[in-house]
Amino acid sequence: MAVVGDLALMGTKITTPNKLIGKLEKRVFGVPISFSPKFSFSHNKSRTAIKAVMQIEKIQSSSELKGSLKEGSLLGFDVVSERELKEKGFLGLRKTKLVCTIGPACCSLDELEKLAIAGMNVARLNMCHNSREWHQDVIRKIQKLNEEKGYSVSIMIDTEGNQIQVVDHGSSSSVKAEEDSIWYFTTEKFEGSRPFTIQANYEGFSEGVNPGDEIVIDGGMATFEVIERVGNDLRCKCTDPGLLLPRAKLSFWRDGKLLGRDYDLPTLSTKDWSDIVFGISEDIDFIAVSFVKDADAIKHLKDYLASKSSKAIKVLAKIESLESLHRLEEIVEASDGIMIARGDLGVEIPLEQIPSVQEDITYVCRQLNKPVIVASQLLESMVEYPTPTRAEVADVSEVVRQYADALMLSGESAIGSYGMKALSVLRTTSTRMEQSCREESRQTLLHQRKLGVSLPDQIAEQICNCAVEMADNLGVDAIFVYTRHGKMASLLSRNRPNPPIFAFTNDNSTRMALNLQWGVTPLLTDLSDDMEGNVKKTVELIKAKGMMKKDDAILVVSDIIPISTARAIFQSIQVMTIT
Ligand SMILES: Nc1ncnc2c1ncn2[C@@H]1O[C@H](COP(=O)(O)OP(=O)(O)O)[C@@H](O)[C@H]1O
Ligand SMILES: C=C(OP(=O)(O)O)C(=O)O
Ligand SMILES: [K+]
Ligand SMILES: [Mg+2]
Repeated sequence: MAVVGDLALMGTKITTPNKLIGKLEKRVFGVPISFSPKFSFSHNKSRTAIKAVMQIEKIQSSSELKGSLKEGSLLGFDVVSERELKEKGFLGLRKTKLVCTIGPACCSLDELEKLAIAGMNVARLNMCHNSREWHQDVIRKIQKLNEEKGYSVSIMIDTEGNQIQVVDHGSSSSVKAEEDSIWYFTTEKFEGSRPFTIQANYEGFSEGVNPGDEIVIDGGMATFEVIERVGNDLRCKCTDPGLLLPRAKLSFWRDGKLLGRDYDLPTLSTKDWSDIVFGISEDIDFIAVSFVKDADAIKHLKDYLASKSSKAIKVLAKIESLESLHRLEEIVEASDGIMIARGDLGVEIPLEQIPSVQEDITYVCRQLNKPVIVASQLLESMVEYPTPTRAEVADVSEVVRQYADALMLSGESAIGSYGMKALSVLRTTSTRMEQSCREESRQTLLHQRKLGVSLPDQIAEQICNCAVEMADNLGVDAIFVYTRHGKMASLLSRNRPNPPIFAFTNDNSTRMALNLQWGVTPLLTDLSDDMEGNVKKTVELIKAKGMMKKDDAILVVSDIIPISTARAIFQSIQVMTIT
């Protein structure tokens, strides 16, 4: 092992909170802001091109994977990443992470294992559906697979939240509303179904709604015009016929604009809190909070988690309302990550605004260094059909081109007949788009929109920016980072480097959180204060497993704070070639 370049910085932490708030104002609906490029990134194309030769997709059976389990665990690799690395080499590792919603179609141990093998990084449990026992059973099955078979699938619960919707009568059938038919929207409780009657779940649903206003179902499935108010109820005429599904969402419009009404419902309901307590006791990794309005609920939940759980459970804010878009930066700042929940977002903003809003949210997340998941209807047609539409593949490709951290399946995996196929479409589509982004050096475009130094810890940010510039210019095979809390790994990921990032950590919750981070392969390992020792040990292990060969180059970034030397922080970049 020879050190060919060494840049070390030793010193105390400098904190200059150069906040983005304000600078980013108006990103969502307003004027585009242009930024001067701070760094010019180029990279050794010929080298990457040779290594990026497309590999044929092949999923290993679980019995084939089992063989590598024991060796892999020595190095902290999960079985899927290890196999992918052995087969495809460093550049062949997929960067975009995959989230699958678990439902009745994929909840057996066998089906969950198949999803894990096929690349599921995070399993999402939507607490809107099914029983506590069902969720517990799924969580335990995933944990069993992780522990006994060497997978590394993180678990996310997604809260039900408070929203105005049609009461679910338990029947899965939908009702058709015909043009000009007259309907009652009521909160009166009744069993089963009543003709031309829609039961809303919240008493105050009609407050402030006037005759002439419009009620839009599920973002456009059907539309009604309010004719008159009868007590709390609304008598309406169907102006745009369509389907009323169980639990359909209601939104209210006046003169073509959403009626912003403060229902005074808390972001986290009593049921949500009880689901959160359940999640903590089941050792889950992420909580996705539905219908976030501002940063307060996120801060409150994070404080609560800090007091109740020794583990760092990550809190993701779901952006799915107009209100959350208006307070985007404060929500992104307060949370550990974002889900762009396009399903409900499409109920609140015109559909044609979703693509640009998605791009803007992704951009803000990258600036503030928070992972972002793009969710809903990525491959919706695959709930029913075994192939995606061309438009869906184009949508998925665009998300990957925007460098989102993760893609999510909802109904496709939860209830669809082709969940495995849908996951495979996400995998192959993202791998292909990642390759062409590398070939086009698209990260340079990202850097043209860069704000420069912006995060509170400037040393860490600068080290990681420079490290990625070096890694790309030199065409190194991998970036190694040694990190306790994952911060350095995320700052490297933020720069979307060509080589994969191997994040060595001794903290299992850091490992599970990094499963959501673009381009990061987290590895659980012992870390000592002796950085040289850590590097040497991990490189030797990877070499011994035949994953690295002579002349391979790695770039090593570390920010280990030696416990013995009180407060000094040692942060460095080293480049090594394997001899
Ligand atoms: N745990 C579950 N149990 C039963 N059905 C589920 C579960 N999770 C999801 N589903 C089904 O999959 C569909 C898509 O999931 P998702 O998008 O998460 O929910 P929603 O449609 O409520 O927004 C749901 O409408 C529901 O029919
Ligand atoms: C992901 C979403 O949330 P849920 O499926 O919980 O409605 C969404 O609305 O897109
Ligand atoms: K939900
Ligand atoms: Mg939603």
